[in-house]
Amino acid sequence: MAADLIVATGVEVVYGARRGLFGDRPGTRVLHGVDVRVGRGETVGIVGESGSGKTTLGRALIRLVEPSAGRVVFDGTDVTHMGEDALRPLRRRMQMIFQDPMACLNPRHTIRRILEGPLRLHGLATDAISAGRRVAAMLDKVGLPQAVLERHPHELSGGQRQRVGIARAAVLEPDFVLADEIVSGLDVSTQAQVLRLLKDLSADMGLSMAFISHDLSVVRAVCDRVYVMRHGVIVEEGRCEELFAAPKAPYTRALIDAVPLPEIDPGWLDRRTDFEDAA
Ligand SMILES: Nc1ncnc2c1ncn2[C@@H]1O[C@H](COP(=O)(O)OP(=O)(O)OP(=O)(O)O)[C@@H](O)[C@H]1O
Repeated sequence: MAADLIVATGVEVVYGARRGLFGDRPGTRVLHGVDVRVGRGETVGIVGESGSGKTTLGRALIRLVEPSAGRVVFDGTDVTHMGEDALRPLRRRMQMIFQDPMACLNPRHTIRRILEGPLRLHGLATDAISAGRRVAAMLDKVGLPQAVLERHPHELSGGQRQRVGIARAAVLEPDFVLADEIVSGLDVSTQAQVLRLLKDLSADMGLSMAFISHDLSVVRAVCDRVYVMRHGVIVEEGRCEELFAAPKAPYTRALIDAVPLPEIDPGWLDRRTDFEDAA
């Protein structure tokens, strides 16, 4: 069994290219030959300024975007140009948590339907009783009371909604989760609680994750390894503690220097959650 769950090599993504009767439109290349790997059980961070291509890269890793060049291999299978039908059996195994849960949780559905629906769709539960049992266990894991099952997304707080987003991904028992700016809309203590939950859950389930964030303190708190992106290329890659202690690329140095030092200390998450527990 290969050590890495995802191996992406030389990935390029072009938006807006079109073949036309009167000539081809070349489109805009936003990733320029990117190499990324995600080990089993590993959490990698993807950081960089706005527009550097973080979301595009994350989406290419789970084939929501098709690369125009390069290769993406998921658990030994080349998925680079797979069609939707061929990808379907792999979809359950690659989940995504979004920045704004309100935008992806159907406002007309109860939390029960939001969580049980995908289980039935992917064949993990064949009847209401087994779906209900799995969902109830997952709610406990993400620290939500069973009473939220009958509520709608707008009746929950931002932190609770993000827990539902995490539960919806985790209940499918994926191998890989793409978390794209998932705490940027939350206040700092709720951020810490959600990150702590995600960290515990990924350790518990042996999840591999790619964690996209513009916030270095958040990345340092949850990631094993980091990729630093700029203008569609990786400018630096390294283990979290090494990269933050001794960045090699001037751009990484500038990113780190732009954040107040105490904020990027690795104990940030523990201090924040201790604070929350005491409150
Ligand atoms: N669907 C699309 N069609 C055309 N261009 C796009 C599309 N999605 C993103 N882009 C462009 O691709 C570039 C990279 O965008 P991307 O969202 O991947 O960057 P990012 O680092 O995640 O940015 P942010 O932190 O602001 O979300 C940007 O210039 C963006 O405008």
